[in-house]
Amino acid sequence: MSLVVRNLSKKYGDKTVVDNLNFEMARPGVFALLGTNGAGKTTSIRMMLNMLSRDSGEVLWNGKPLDTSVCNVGYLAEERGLYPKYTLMDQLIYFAALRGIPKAEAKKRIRYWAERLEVEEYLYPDGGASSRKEALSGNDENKGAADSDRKRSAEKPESKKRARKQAPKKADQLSKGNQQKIQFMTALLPDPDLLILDEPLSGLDPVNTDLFKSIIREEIAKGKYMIMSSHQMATVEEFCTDIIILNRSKTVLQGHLNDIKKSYGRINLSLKTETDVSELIEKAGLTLVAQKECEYQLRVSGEEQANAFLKLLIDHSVSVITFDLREPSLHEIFVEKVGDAHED
Ligand SMILES: Nc1ncnc2c1ncn2[C@@H]1O[C@H](COP(=O)(O)OP(=O)(O)OP(=O)(O)O)[C@@H](O)[C@H]1O
Repeated sequence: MSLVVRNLSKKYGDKTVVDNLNFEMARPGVFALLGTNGAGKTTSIRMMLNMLSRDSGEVLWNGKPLDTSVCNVGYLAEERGLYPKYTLMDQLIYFAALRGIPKAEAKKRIRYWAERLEVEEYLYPDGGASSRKEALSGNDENKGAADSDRKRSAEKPESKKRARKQAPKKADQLSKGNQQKIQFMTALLPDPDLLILDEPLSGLDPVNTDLFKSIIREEIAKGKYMIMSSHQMATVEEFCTDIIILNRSKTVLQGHLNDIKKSYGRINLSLKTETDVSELIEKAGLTLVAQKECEYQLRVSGEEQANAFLKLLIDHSVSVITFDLREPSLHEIFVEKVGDAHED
């Protein structure tokens, strides 16, 4: 499988909001679509999915124009897209039907993802007894699952059982984070080959962030193609292999993240010492980026300068606790590339 995005452009009036976007995914993994606020990420994604008209360009999935009614694509939009007044279960079944998933199969998948995303209490206010009966009735294999479900339910503390009975069932009764989970479910339900995640972790608490990350890791392990747009550089760095950075509609950096990092070299030095070494840092001509007591973040020109500095520290009998030389982080690369540009 492969994804090709070629010459994608969009204008609103006189303003170009996406200027000739080009990238390719020739193998599974995570491609990061990054950029400043208003750079054109969401517009690009929506054009790729034909949710928005293009002024020019094409998007090919396996050599053919990407058609979401034929290709198996999952999309987690940045904005909330649930209908506030309908029950969550009805919406999930509806979204699944739009992707051609029959109701019985949809119910099984919903049950799986509800447990995985820990939102059962919102989808099964009665504890899920009726739905489980429907989804698991019939064969012996499922009887085992039903038995273990019953056992799990019996093991749940009373407080949790009570909470389930009072739980809301419509989107507008859910917190933002839980709505995000339901929307993630709609993206995952079709078991997509291509998964597009626009700010997947925004608004999630640390526990749910880890939950989402573990699911993203599982989807990567299954060999999915994934496009992730996010402002959380550390998270992107955990998952992505290739990146593109947009600024004011234009591509300012593109390539394999490891190659990009290598091209910068190991220029960041984290140093922790027992005593103040400010004078030695000055003597060695290093750039002090930040300091907290005897912990220093330094910028060096390369390994040669770092080694000379280490020798200087040793010659002055400085007790070194940490001396860590590394390539710049994605965050630093991003900031360097786009500076402090802001949306017009
Ligand atoms: N319907 C519209 N009419 C006019 N301009 C629009 C419209 N939709 C988006 N824009 C403009 O297009 C530009 C790109 O918006 P887009 O939402 O794609 O940015 P983004 O990179 O996703 O930003 P963010 O990181 O803040 O979500 C912005 O300047 C925005 O104001």
